[in-house]
Amino acid sequence: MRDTWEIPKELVRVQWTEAFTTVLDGMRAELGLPPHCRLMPELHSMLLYETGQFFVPHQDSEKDDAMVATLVVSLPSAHTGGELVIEHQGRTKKYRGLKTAVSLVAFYSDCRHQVLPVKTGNRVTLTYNLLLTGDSQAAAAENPLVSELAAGLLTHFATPVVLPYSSRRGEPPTRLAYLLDHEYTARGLSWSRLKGSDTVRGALLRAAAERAGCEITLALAEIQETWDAYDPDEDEDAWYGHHEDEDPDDHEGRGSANDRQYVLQDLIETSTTLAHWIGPETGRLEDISLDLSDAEVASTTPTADMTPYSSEYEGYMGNYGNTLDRWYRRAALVIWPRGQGLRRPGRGVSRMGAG
Ligand SMILES: O=C(O)CCC(=O)C(=O)O
Ligand SMILES: [Fe+2]
Repeated sequence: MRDTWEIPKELVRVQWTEAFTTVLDGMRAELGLPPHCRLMPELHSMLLYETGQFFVPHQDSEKDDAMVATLVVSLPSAHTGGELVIEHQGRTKKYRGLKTAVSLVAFYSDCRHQVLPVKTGNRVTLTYNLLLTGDSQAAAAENPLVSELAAGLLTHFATPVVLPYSSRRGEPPTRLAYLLDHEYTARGLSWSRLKGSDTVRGALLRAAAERAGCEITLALAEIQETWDAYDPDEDEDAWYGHHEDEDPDDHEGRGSANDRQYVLQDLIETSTTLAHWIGPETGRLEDISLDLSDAEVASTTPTADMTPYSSEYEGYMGNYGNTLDRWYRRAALVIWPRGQGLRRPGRGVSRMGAG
């Protein structure tokens, strides 16, 4: 997992100047959090990396309900290597500490990050949990976008669904799940803890749902995408099933696809199931199992641009072509007309889990 020395925080005294408040407010703005919120730093640990030491890729768990981000403060120390590498939505960025000055890096806790092995010298960091305080809903209500969004919701719930391979029109959708961009744990799911761009979008849609006479809640969705795909490293013959012994870990042309780059062609199928939500009646986290149709799902960032938590490639099996299955978990805002209930019998598929 990691190879570092940790100095227990009880033994660490840190005295910041006034400038730290300004820096934190700048970080709040750059992380896309609204102006009337504040980031509160809470010292987590002091780490010393000697030559050769490192921290493998991981996400920081949200130990505190209000924790949204992590702050890494690198103390001045001559060293090479030991870069802090942070991933977000498929992009990575490297940060290097400085020899004679303090440097600060803040990132959302759901971003995977690692520290590469220190090549020479020592690297010393202080890590902080950044807790979010304040309310972001108040400002949204006055935004002119709210009436536009409310009109969009009314149109959505009044427009019959176009059925595939049929000239018949279906009934209008009874719900809308808008997928968010950041990762949330079931525990971290709360209006006051939406992150970055999700904060503003959540606040606007919440105000719009209210205006359109709709209910809205937060949920976690399981998404499976099946792609028509091929492996560019496999030669033509292998596509026809003659590759059994090429890769001992990959017996039947099937296996975890996490580390490999396949070429995606067409999206064959998507299935979206809500697995957890904040119960509209109880206000508490509940397990559910509610399948959504494509017409009931919307997002700004396509799911294919996110990082799947699992994937599996199935090579050519004789009957059908090569497919790549990818599984994702995304948070969603779920909206439905008030009084209509989300699980009316005969409308879409619905199965209740516990609760
Ligand atoms: O030392 C660093 O830069 C990062 C440490 C870290 O990721 C952690 O403590 O979770
Ligand atoms: Fe970390």
